[in-house]
This record gives sequence, C-alpha cells and structure tokens, in this order.
Amino acid sequence: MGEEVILLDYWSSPFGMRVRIALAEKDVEYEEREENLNNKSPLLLKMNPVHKQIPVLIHKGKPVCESMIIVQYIDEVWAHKAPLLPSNPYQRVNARFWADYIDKKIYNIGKLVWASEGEVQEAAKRELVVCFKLLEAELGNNRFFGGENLNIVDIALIPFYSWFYALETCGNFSLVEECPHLVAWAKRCMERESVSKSLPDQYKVYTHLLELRKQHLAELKG
Ligand SMILES: N[C@@H](CCC(=O)N[C@@H](CS)C(=O)NCC(=O)O)C(=O)O
Repeated sequence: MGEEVILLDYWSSPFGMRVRIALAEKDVEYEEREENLNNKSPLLLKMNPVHKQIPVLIHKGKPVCESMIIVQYIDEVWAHKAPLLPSNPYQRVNARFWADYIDKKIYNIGKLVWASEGEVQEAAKRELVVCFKLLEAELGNNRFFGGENLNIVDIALIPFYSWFYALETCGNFSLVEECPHLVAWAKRCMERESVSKSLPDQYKVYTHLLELRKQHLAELKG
C-alpha cells in the first residue's frame, strides 16, 4: 500500500480544512474523498466507528481521527519539512493550549452567531469578540501564531475565516472593526497557497450556512 494517504472530508468542514492545510504545508500527496454526511459511506463508518465524523486520515490503511490529532500526526510522520509545533517544550505546550482553546470555543460560539437570533445571538457575538481579542493579544506583532511560519494554532483557527462573511451578515456586525489585527492575520494566511487552496469561497459557505440556519431556526420553533 506504500505511503497511500486518503482523506475522508466534506468541503465546508473547518475541521477538514485543518487537515488539508497541514497536508499542503508538508507537500503530501493524497486522495480526497468527499463524504455525504446524510448518507455516510461504509468506509467512514468503519474507519471512525466512535464518532462517525469527518475528517479521517487513512494512512497505509490505518485511520487517524479528530482534526487536531490528525494535524499533530501529520507533523510527526512528515517531520522533514514545515514543522507545525515549536521544538521548545514550553512553547510547544503553549501552542497546544491555544489550539485547544480554539477547538473548545470557536466552532460552538460561531455557530450560535450564524444559526441563532435575538439575545442568544447577541451574547454569542459578544463572546466571539472576546475570544478573538484574546487571540489577537496572543498573536501580538507576529506575522503568524507560529512566528514567520504557520503552526498548529494558525491551522486550528484559519478555517473559520471561511465563516467570516456569514458571521458578519447573519450577526450584523463588522469583524474588521472589532478585531482588525485578526482580520489582517487571516489575510496574511490566505496569501499562502496551503491555506487559499484549502478554504472554500466565503460566499459559497454563506449560502450553505444560510440553509443550515433556516433548518436550525425551524427546528427550534417546532
Ligand atoms: N472534533 C471533530 C469534529 C468533526 C466534525 O464535527 N465533523 C462534522 C463535519 S464539520 C461531521 O462529520 N458531522 C457529521 C456528524 O456528526 O454526523 C474534529 O475536530 O475532527
């Protein structure tokens, strides 16, 4: 089977995007298989029987699940180029801390901004801006969280740039006004091919999220 690498993915998944970026940073060739999340393939169910979710990286026939675990696996296996974690143990643990913070906060709070309304949405907007400002402070004057190059913190966060238009339009606020340094960082990330080719168009994502928003609000209203 050699180095065979397969990625079970879904185009709009920020978690899938993380893996695409890490593979691109490392110049790893792979086959991407688009899943239908409403009718999951037998391969996905076999490879991720616990969560039954994408992304799954299948390397030499063996599955690796959970996006940030996959990114760290990629960094260890293809260690010859583009290190995604600092070599210093304290800096490494700090990068893991922020990647974990992003993982715990941004998807759930961001989803409340594009999928809810009223006071729930207002509170989510406030909370998202607090998170983004904390991340701006951590970024400081660096080009990337990884310094001159991307590291796992950049890779954890940048997929959510594909949500920015949807967040601003559904939430009726301006991210560039609230968090200008984070928006500037995102644009720097987008100048890298590894990122720009891994993220879908913001307007396409907006149209997709709008459909999910309608379904979500209809379910809430019963
Ligand atoms: N914690 C997981 C989250 C993965 C996830 O939520 N995947 C979604 C797509 S964005 C999925 O497969 N949803 C289908 C389902 O849950 O049934 C990761 O980081 O990989």
